[in-house]
Amino acid sequence: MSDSNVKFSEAEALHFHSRGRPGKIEIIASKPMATQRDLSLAYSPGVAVPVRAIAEDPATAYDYTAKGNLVAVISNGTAILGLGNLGALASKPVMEGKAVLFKRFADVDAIDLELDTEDPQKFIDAVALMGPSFGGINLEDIAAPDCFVIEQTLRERMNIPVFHDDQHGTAIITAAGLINACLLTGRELGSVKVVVNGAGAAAIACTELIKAMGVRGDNVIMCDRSGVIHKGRDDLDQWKSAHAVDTDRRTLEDALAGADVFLGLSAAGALKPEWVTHMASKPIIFAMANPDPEITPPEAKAARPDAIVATGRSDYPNQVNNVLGFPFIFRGALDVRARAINDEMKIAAAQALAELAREPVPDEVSAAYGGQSRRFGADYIIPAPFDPRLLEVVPAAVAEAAMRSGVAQRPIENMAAYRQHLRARLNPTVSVLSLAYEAAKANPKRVLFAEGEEKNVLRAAIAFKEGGLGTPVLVGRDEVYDNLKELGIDDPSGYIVLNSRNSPLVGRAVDHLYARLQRKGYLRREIERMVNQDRNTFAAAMLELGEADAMITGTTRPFSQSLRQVQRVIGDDGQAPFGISVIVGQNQTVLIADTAVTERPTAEELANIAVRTAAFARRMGQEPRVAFASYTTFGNPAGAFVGNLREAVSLLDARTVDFEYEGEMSPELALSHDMQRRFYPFSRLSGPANILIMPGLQSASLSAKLLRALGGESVLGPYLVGMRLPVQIAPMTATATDLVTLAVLAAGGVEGPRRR
Ligand SMILES: NC(=O)C1=CN([C@@H]2O[C@H](COP(=O)(O)OP(=O)(O)OC[C@H]3O[C@@H](n4cnc5c(N)ncnc54)[C@H](OP(=O)(O)O)[C@@H]3O)[C@@H](O)[C@H]2O)C=CC1
Ligand SMILES: CC(=O)C(=O)O
Ligand SMILES: [Mg+2]
Repeated sequence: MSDSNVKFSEAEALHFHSRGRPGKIEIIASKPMATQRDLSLAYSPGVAVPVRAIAEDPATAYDYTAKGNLVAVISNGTAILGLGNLGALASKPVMEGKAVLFKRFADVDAIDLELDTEDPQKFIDAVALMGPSFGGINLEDIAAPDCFVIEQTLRERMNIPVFHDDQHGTAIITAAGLINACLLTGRELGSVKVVVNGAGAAAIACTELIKAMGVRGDNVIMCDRSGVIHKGRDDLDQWKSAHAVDTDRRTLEDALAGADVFLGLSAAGALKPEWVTHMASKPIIFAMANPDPEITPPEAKAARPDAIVATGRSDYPNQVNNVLGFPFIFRGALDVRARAINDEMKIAAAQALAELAREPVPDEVSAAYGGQSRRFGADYIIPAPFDPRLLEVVPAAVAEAAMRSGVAQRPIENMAAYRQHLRARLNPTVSVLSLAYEAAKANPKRVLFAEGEEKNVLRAAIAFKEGGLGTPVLVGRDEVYDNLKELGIDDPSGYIVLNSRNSPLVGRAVDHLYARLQRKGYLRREIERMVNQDRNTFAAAMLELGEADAMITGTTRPFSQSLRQVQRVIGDDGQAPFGISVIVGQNQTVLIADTAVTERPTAEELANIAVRTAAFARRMGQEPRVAFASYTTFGNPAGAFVGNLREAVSLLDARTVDFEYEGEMSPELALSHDMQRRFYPFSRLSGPANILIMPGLQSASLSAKLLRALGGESVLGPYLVGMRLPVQIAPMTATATDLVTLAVLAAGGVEGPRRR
């Protein structure tokens, strides 16, 4: 699909959007809806009470409804990315995408609305009438010049923030990038010569913001499809003519001679490499058209190795894209109930972003994005969207600016507490998983997919390879190639396939395994048969022989069978292996163990599982709080069979470990710190437990499987801990996405993601 470092086929992009529930968003209830009483409260008659309260005092809508955290992403599809006017319906994938980015990066609930009109007045009326529903309006992909009229009128008519993302979001990020690129090349904003290509929503707003920040008007040449916008043109509307200059240059090529900066907000391929050669030394080239930039970074660098190059895409260095802005800007604006997003807030956001890029990058982000290049410099002028610090830094700067400039209706009294609240807002597990993916890309490994013929496994292997996460090594017969073709891979020879029928490695595998098992009751011919016929044995032997760095299996046979087969070849790390399931909730993550291996663990085993699960939690960015879970709580009801759990707690007492643990207790108590304080003030947990050590495999596995069946992909794992080499055994129900995650985690180390 592109020449960048992230490749995918069109079929994969369609499959991504169509699989499971079509599209990218769903709505979930934030209150229980289980009983008659819940219904009475949520709907008639209970709902009448907040209705009356809001009618009396409209401000209480923020207390009794979702308004305060709800943003509408609204488009008419007249300028979808750089693809042009493709209509309202076609813009829906982008708008859904923006909605999920709001949620993912800043926990803002967002809903997409596509309005089927090119009449600005109808658009304005429709949006204005929807004001009561939302805490803010994010306008998106509406072409100039209508977008200017639409936004301006709506800002005047509505009492909530109205923000045209393509204008101001883009301008904020561009300004941040430009500040830093100038700093790196020793330029002053007051003297840089800028060429802006494009004269639409994004280009006009970027130009206005950089002029407001000190770039001189006569140093900016703007171009549209007809070339340079100069004072002699008579085809200009009021927005373009505001930026017309007195010049005899007529084409983009002329305009670029001697220019310091190129800002591209136009269309794919609009900048020819040969024109870049005439720019000033160390030119700054922001080619921001999406999805394909005006010039690709390799082309720009080939023409000008001294250039600082940025694009709107996530798969090249320096992503100058409004995704760095809108989620965090709205977060700050909503949190102070700002009436508007004004210039002070925009400039504060730009400066916060620019400053953040100049700060040392935390180790885990740096490692995840490939180490050294994540230091302020030509390939890192702007933070990356997955940087977890953005959610603290940008909303705080925006909220403070809103308060300073008098638009905050609910000022924040304790800024330190607000920052803390922002830090906790995103589930750290989700960030760590994202970081684990980035770490895999930075240090790609070879991962054996033992069940190479399976379509699901192949989908995962394709995504793993094409996503730049590593090299899949597929174990299977020749039909693997046919299946790859069926899944849209035109040239399957790019995939490594190991077939135990004809692989030259079989002999070494047999020798190795025979040496290991000959005194454990195995004859050589049995070993030969196992290596030839059992994919797990063959794959594990390949892992053992160093043909790959990690291995994934599990989708074609029960977990215990796969485990036995793999364990026979590679063995454990000296302690009993066990499984951890990760339950990823909206605001918390809970680990459950042992969900995979030991049916009736002894007290000693339970204590060891607790210690190793706590270490795993730390790697996922969680400070461990372990509860030994039971249907009894601190001996009540008496006489129940909970001896092992209680003894495990005593064993940990004797070992002086460095994490909190308590038990035995029921799961609802373990997960509620309030209940712990109220009923069991002696409990040693300082918050809700995030690790539940279950009394046995039955309860552990049942809980995880039940949650998975009810909650879908929000249950990850079980991750296998304690094998001597990195092997992960997926549940038979694993989706391709689950398998990719397991492969990423297996490649990251035996026990999952490491925070470096
Ligand atoms: N990286 C980012 O964060 C963002 C990037 N963008 C990108 O910016 C571009 C414009 O978006 P937007 O402003 O919303 O759209 P608009 O439709 O409002 O504006 C498009 C502008 O691009 C101009 N243009 C198109 N093709 C060329 C060309 N070959 N040479 C010169 N100018 C050209 C048009 O010229 P004319 O006026 O003559 O028709 C018009 O002025 C898109 O590619 C979009 O993806 C937008 C927002 C954010
Ligand atoms: C990123 C974006 O909003 C655009 O390209 O339109
Ligand atoms: Mg856009």
